[in-house]
Amino acid sequence: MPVFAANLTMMFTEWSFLDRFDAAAEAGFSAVEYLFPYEFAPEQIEERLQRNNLTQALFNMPPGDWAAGERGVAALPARFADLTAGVDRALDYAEATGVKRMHMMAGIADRHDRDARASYRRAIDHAAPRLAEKGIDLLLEPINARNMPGYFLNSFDFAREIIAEAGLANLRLQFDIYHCQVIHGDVTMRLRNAFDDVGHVQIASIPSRNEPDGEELNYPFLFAELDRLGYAGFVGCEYNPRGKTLDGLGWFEAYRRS
Ligand SMILES: O=C(O)C(=O)[C@H](O)CO
Ligand SMILES: [Mg+2]
Repeated sequence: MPVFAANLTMMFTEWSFLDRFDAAAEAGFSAVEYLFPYEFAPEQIEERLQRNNLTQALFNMPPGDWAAGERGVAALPARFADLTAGVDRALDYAEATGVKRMHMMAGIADRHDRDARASYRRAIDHAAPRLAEKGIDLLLEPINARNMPGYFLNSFDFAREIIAEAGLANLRLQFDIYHCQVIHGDVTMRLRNAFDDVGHVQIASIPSRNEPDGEELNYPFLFAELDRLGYAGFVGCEYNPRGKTLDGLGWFEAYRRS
């Protein structure tokens, strides 16, 4: 049975960010993920994880100026200094939280641009060994163009080519089922074919990106498929609740850890 991680960036927004850890644990989650912890001191995050006996499943490295529209810097040749500083900062939070996988966002760039591809590979070659020293996986996530127009890594095939070319044991695929369905469809077969690369899974309904309990995909089938495949990682609940978070957790009843 999958272990679900509440995404505290999108869920439990009725609470302040730090109080979301308590609310998620109270709701029965044993793990959490979020986009960015950097507004808070590492110790503040660590304290909430420990207080609630939560596992930190994932977070993202610093993405550049998110408010200004930046969505990562790894594929931006002029931003390598920001990339390396971001890796160092993320590792400080990794030490405090015990996270074992981090997502490095690529940025808004043309994936066919040679300089962008070279910059992305340079960023991977810089980040992966530093994370490997701490036993941490470096995750690459394809993101669909509807949600993130112009994003560099916008294909699961492209992401897997990059992972294969790099040949780094801790370079893994962040398999967001929502993005896979929007970009490609054929989710079950893509999950099966990519399974050896998968370092993290995320879920949401398609097309509304709400609770995984309706619309296009049969998530109970996909959760059973993850079990059949022997997936031992986390499933990040990266969805926008339709209403109050707690009112939308009916789907979770069958999977809640007692
Ligand atoms: O957009 C997503 O699906 C993600 O998981 C990124 O980490 C944040 O945009
Ligand atoms: Mg995602």
